[in-house]
Amino acid sequence: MGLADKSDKILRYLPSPIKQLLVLLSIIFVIETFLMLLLPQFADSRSIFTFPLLDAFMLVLISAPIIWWCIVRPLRSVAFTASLHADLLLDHIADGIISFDETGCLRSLNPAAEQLFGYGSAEAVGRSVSDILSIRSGGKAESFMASLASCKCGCDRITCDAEGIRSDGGRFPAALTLSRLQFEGVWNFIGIIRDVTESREAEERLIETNERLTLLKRAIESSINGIVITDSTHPDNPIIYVNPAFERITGYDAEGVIGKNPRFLQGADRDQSELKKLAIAYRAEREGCFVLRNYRKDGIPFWNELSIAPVRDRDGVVVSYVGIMNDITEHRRYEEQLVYQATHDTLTGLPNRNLLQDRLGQSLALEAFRRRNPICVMFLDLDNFKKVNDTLGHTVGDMLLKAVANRLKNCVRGGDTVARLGGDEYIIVLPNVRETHDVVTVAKKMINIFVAPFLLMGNEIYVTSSIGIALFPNDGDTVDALLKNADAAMYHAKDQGKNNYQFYSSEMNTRVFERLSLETSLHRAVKQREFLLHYQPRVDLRTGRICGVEALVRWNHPEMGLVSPARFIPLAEETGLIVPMGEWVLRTACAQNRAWQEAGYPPLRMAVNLSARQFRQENLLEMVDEILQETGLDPQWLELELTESLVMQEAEKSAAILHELTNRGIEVAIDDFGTGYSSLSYLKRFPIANLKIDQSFIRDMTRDPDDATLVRTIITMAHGLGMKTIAEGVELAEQIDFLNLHQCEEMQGYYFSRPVTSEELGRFLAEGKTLDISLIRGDARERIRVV
Ligand SMILES: Nc1nc2c(ncn2[C@@H]2O[C@H](COP(=O)(O)O[C@H]3[C@@H](O)[C@H](n4cnc5c(=O)[nH]c(N)nc54)O[C@@H]3COP(=O)(O)O)[C@@H](O)[C@H]2O)c(=O)[nH]1
Repeated sequence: MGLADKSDKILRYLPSPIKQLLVLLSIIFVIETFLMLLLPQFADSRSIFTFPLLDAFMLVLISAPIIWWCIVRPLRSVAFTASLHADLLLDHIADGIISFDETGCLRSLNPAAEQLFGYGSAEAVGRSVSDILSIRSGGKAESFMASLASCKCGCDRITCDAEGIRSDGGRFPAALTLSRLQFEGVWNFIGIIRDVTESREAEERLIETNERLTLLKRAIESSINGIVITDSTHPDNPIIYVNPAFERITGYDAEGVIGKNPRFLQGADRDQSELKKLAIAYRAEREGCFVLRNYRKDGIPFWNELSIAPVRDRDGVVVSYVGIMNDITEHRRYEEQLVYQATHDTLTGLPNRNLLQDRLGQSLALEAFRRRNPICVMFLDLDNFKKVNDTLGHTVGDMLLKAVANRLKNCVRGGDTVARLGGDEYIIVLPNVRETHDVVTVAKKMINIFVAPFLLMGNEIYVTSSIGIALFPNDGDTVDALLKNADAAMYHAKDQGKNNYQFYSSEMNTRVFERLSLETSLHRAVKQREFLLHYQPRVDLRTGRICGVEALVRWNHPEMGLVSPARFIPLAEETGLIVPMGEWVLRTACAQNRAWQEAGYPPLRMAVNLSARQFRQENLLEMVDEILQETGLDPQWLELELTESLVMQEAEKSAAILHELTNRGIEVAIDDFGTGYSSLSYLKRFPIANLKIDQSFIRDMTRDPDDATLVRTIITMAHGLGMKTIAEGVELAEQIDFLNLHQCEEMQGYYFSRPVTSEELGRFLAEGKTLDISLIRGDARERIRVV
């Protein structure tokens, strides 16, 4: 390295005022030396400077303070002031400023840069600029020095995204402006760094907000709810936005509705209570939800569940309203349907028990407690409806119930209620009754609507009804009490022979109570086997000999004594107790028959009644088989009696069961023939051995030509179908004559014997008790001819 180079290097590191002074003094020294060497030649005199170099040096030394004071200092002061300003600028500038050389070695940092990077100047100077900055290009960090290289070969200033690295390792986004300048032959760089964390965040927030807005817009546009926004700063609150769902729900295009007040959706239908509520909420600048009747563009009404919410500006002033619409027409329809179904009988469309209780409760509250007006509750039950159902099937049964409902509706007034409780039970509520006489008029009308037959599916059906009447306040002051007492009165009407009406009286409840206690006792009776069997002989009219017996159950009640089956069989049937009871009857009857046979009496056929529930029980055949096996009775000595209504119901199924029974050798008889509904075509197909002619025809056949014709016809028809006939309830000799004349095969009745105990019947058999037919034939035949 040469001397020049060395001094150049030294100079480079000297402070600039000293550098300036030294440069100045060097110039003066050179000029003085030169003048001292030239001066003697011009003045032609010996130079007073014997040692020009030393003198020059001395002069420089002497003049140095003067030069310092007079030239450098003022100059320096000017430079200092400029530098001070520059320093102040650097110190107070908010952006960080750094300088570094081309090797990337940091030379200086202003206070803002110190703060940004967390380094003091002393700490940072000498470090590599890469320690505090990295340049980002295309979102990726790049080597700082590589970027610098591109800056060096490119323009003098570049601006780029950078990442600041703090002394604690934390990083921050920065905007970097790099300027290069050559200083004393060396490239130097000045970097201005701005922490853009906040602006970057704001930018991100803005992006996010925009994205969110786009999302919200998309959500609003794809919402299935109609959305409508109005401008409430405008006096008429016009629509400023509607979404596509609004267009779909209302049928109006957005362009057509913008600028209009949403009230056009109401059409002329302005008298809605919810609209008033909406207006109140709007005036009070409150949120609210309302269900409005609105109209589509095509005029079709729809239920609009509208929620409105005011939107306020920063000052709290309502500037718009957002309305969210939901077309709940379907929902409402479904709801109404549900309510209808919960309050109406599906078959007849009449109010059901729920609605009846509600209406009656309201009538009691309004009419009765306010004005003490009487209220009439009628309990109407069809007589023998079960027979229609059993014989003609449920379809006809249902049609009958509907037809009855229509006739009942037609004979009451607007404010009255006709309800169906279920089955064949109807309730009629007359809330405005002035006199009992009015009730009688209505009750008679109700009875009379059954006079004309019901024509259903080609059938002419005659039914009657029994009506029980309870009046508020005398017969009860609650819904339950009135219904209960009307029910009791209806049972009384049934007891009175049906097809009539009865007013409630307190004794009726005693009967209802009796029925309830009978039911309780019956449960006990089944458990404790309080039953016994009586047997009524059946006589062969051709021989007069006992050819069979009918087992008839009796209830030996501990307090009431023998209870008639007519009282408890229907109850047992209703409660299902008939099943265990019937099984006991069958087992006991078969065992008894077998016992008589074993006792050596001539074999008899044992007839046992089967009720509907027993006949329909799943395991009927298994039960019969088991009993026959258990008792050892040959099936040919068992006859099962079924009513015609019972077998006609579900005829195909009945036929299958009947065939199963007859295949086993068991005989089947139709009991009470003539009282139910029989289809002759079925009768022909059923394997029926015997027809038991109902005692009501037998009773009057010798007096009433119609009954006589009927009995004759039944016998002829039965014979035509290959069946035998058995006359029930024969009490008179003339009846036997008639039966004999028409070749009825068997008779059963008090004329020969009442139902008797097993012991007594055993005695009959032992004695060989017979009907003396020879005695009654002659004269009676003549009398019968008259009939
Ligand atoms: N499912 C079952 N039903 C049964 C059973 N035992 C009886 N019953 C049914 O109860 C009804 C009433 O029976 P009951 O009071 O025993 O009456 C029977 C006879 O006593 C009566 N009868 C017989 N002869 C005469 C007569 O000359 N006059 C007259 N007034 N009554 C008479 O008739 C009844 C027999 O009827 P039926 O069975 O139709 O032949 C009755 O419906 C019984 O069927 C049982 O165990 N299970």
